[in-house]
Amino acid sequence: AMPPYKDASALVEVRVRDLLGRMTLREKAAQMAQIERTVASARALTELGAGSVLNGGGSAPGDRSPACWADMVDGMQRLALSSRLGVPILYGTDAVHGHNNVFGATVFPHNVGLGAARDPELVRRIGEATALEVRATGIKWTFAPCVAVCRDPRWGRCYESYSEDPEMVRSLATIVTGLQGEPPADHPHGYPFLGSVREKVLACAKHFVGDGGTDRGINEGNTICSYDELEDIHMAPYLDCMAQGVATVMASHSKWNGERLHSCRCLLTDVLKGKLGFKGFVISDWKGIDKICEPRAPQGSEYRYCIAQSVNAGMDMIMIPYRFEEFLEHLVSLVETGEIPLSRIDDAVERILRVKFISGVFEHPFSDPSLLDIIGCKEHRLLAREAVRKSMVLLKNGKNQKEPFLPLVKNVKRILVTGTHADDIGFQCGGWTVGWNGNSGKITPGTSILEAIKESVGVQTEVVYEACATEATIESGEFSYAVVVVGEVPYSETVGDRTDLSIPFNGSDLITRVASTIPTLVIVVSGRPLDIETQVLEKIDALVAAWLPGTEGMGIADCLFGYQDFVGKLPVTWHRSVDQLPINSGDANYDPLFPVGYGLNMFQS
Ligand SMILES: OC[C@@H]1[C@@H](O)[C@H](O)[C@@H](O)c2nc(-c3ccccc3)cn21
Repeated sequence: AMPPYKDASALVEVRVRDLLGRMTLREKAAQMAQIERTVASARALTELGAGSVLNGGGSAPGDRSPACWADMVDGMQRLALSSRLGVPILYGTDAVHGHNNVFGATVFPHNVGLGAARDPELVRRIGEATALEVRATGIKWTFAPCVAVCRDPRWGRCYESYSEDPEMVRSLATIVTGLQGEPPADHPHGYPFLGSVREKVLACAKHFVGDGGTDRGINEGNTICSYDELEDIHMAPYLDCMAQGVATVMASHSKWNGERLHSCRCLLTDVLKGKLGFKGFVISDWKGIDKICEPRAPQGSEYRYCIAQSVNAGMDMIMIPYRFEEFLEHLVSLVETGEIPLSRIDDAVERILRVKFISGVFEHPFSDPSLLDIIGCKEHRLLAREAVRKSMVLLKNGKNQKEPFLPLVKNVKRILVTGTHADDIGFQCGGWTVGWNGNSGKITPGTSILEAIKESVGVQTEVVYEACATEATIESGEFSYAVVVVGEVPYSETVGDRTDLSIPFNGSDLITRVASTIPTLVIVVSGRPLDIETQVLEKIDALVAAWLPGTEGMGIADCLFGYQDFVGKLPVTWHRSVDQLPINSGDANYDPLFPVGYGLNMFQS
């Protein structure tokens, strides 16, 4: 007869119990390992039975095409299914603003822009679309949403946070329902959920906990605050994710009052699993356990100690990602010596198997080719365009109260478009797009801001474009107005940590040169507020924060030319000067350039 764990009609907990009972210690330990795709060999997947595979930031198969991804994942799955007990892998990827690693996928605005849009239903729909594009490549798990509450824009991951306001972040946790599906009303709190196997993916709330609150915004730094502040500001969104049945949680590289989250039993076990009742599994971040021995010993040394500390603290799966066999030997040995109780291993593997069974991966281990052309489809691009439009924040509209500058007049004779970010898809997508840190140029199909402007103005209008307008051009006259598009180059994580938030490439100089002669709209393409000097702000006629809009640049033109009004409001404080940082709504003497919640519509100025 069929063993219960292979019986799709059996209760999940029965299948978990049955399979766990059949596994050797080594097989259990292997399920707790997540390895990188480049080391996912037959030995790792079939002989040793690693539980999970991921692709790191920019790691991708072949030409990054959807079919290439699906073939890769299916190939790994076949290897896993040939293992002794035939336990399929869970493949995970960072689809954090669409299926951003895949060439041709729809790239949605990064989270800070969605925080500006403040539309929970829109974010749920984005989750739905993202889930479909991820499933089309045979992948069933995304390391999203990042529910960080970014309290300091110097942090390189500010753009991955919806807002500095925990209530705003909580309201946008609806993406979990979009990604995983809506759990039934009687769904047990904290228990992982997945709706349709065909169209939904497992989500991962990250990075638990306090990743956005580190001192001076230093990535992987130290969050210094009371337990109550940690709970009220940084932990609150996890309750909303769990109420929606989030299947996994990723631990943060950061520390709380000096204690590393990756080895913090109090927060990972007593709080998350105990007090909050989380029943899915906790995964480490990339080489997250390798840092546990720091600063006493160099990262990556004392691996046995690192494994013992993290697993005993409550880590269920380790994103190793390359030292799999070493990890396996140490973990098995640690249990044999009693340094890690077998009950801890059984708890971890039980959680992992529970998520695998509810994900349907036992019944549907392979990709679904019929979904392939949903990647980058028109409907998803229209959804992304709506999200771009709603994320635009109008910060200045006209030099005096009576004459709004926007909407831009379409049928004018001649306009100037200039700036480093006017015609660069890579720049407008930001980090975590095709490459880990993102790139510049035509990295994937999309519409740049310049292309969107050209498509929106009248046929008679001459659009003059120069990445950096020369004096000759500026003085050549007859421009009805200029659009200057400046901002940040793409970055992710520590690469994006800044103490200087001035506009790169001498953006302020370009703005001043153009605005001294021509009526000027400035668009800032950035993952966070940048310094706008008072004299620059006074010189320009209008200012729009576009954040990191992704591939659908038409959404920006929709607002500029008045097809749709501006609805975006600042999700983060726009500081006057970096000397004020951190500055958050609710602070005493809160005196920003623009406060959280600020945003004009076209009829205001
Ligand atoms: O991609 C997997 C995870 C992702 O989910 C986390 O949010 C993020 O902290 C992260 N950094 C790296 C990573 C960092 C440096 C080099 C290589 C990889 C990998 N990852």
